[in-house]
Amino acid sequence: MKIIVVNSGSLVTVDGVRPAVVLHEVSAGYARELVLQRVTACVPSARATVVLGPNGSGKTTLLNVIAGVLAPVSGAVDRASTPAPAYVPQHSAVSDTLPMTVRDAVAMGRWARLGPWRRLSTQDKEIVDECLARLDIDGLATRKLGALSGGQRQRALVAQGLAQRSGLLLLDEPSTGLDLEAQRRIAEVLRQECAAGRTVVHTTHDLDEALRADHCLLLNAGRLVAQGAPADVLTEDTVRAVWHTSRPR
Ligand SMILES: Nc1ncnc2c1ncn2[C@@H]1O[C@H](COP(=O)(O)OP(=O)(O)OP(=O)(O)O)[C@@H](O)[C@H]1O
Repeated sequence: MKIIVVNSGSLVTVDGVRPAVVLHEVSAGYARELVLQRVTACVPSARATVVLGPNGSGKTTLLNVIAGVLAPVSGAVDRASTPAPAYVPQHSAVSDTLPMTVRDAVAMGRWARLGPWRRLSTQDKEIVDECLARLDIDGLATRKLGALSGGQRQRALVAQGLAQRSGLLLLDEPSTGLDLEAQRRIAEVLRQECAAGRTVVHTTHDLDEALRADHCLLLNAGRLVAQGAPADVLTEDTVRAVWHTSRPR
């Protein structure tokens, strides 16, 4: 996907895909560290965008900015008319001492619309059941979240994100640490979300996973190195320049 900048400074895609999110010259970080530096990028609507880069390059920080949980120091984020995003953090970012069951955790995804502690309608409960089944964790529904393995907990968090039915689904390394079947299932679920018209943005360290996305944002040391179709972005030369190693065959 090629990208052009129009006069107003906003971005549009030349193949006609409307952007769901546009970042314009965004700089952002934390108290002691400016991480993202003047990032201008576009997230196409109803497509899967992968955010890639070495450890510490700013992938989670970029997701935080897109999610609206971290305000830029400068620059602008345009989320168009996209409603509140669903944000699935890395499973290691969630306490394993939470006393709730897997079903409760997934049901919390419905609170984004209902407000916390509201009674779930029959339709809400059906959505929760459907999300448990899509991640193949219906058999774990009554287990405590804290008693799950890392991979099982990761699937519960993805199910919670799906339950929000947001038009913008953000996932931080959703496939890291998962077995092959769970990785395949999550990839399929993300494809289904895009087919249903939802925009997906996820981070990864896996080049093969990145190559299956529709659009790629490549970060290095807080700067956007390249964006576009993954096969165009992740060339042998770019991989060597960013990771100082050759692309796996
Ligand atoms: N809450 C925080 N407070 C202060 N600094 C932070 C915080 N979160 C991240 N950082 C710093 O910001 C930089 C970028 O971190 P970030 O988590 O965005 O990178 P990443 O590309 O997602 O890394 P990884 O691949 O290791 O998950 C790092 O130097 C990190 O130490």
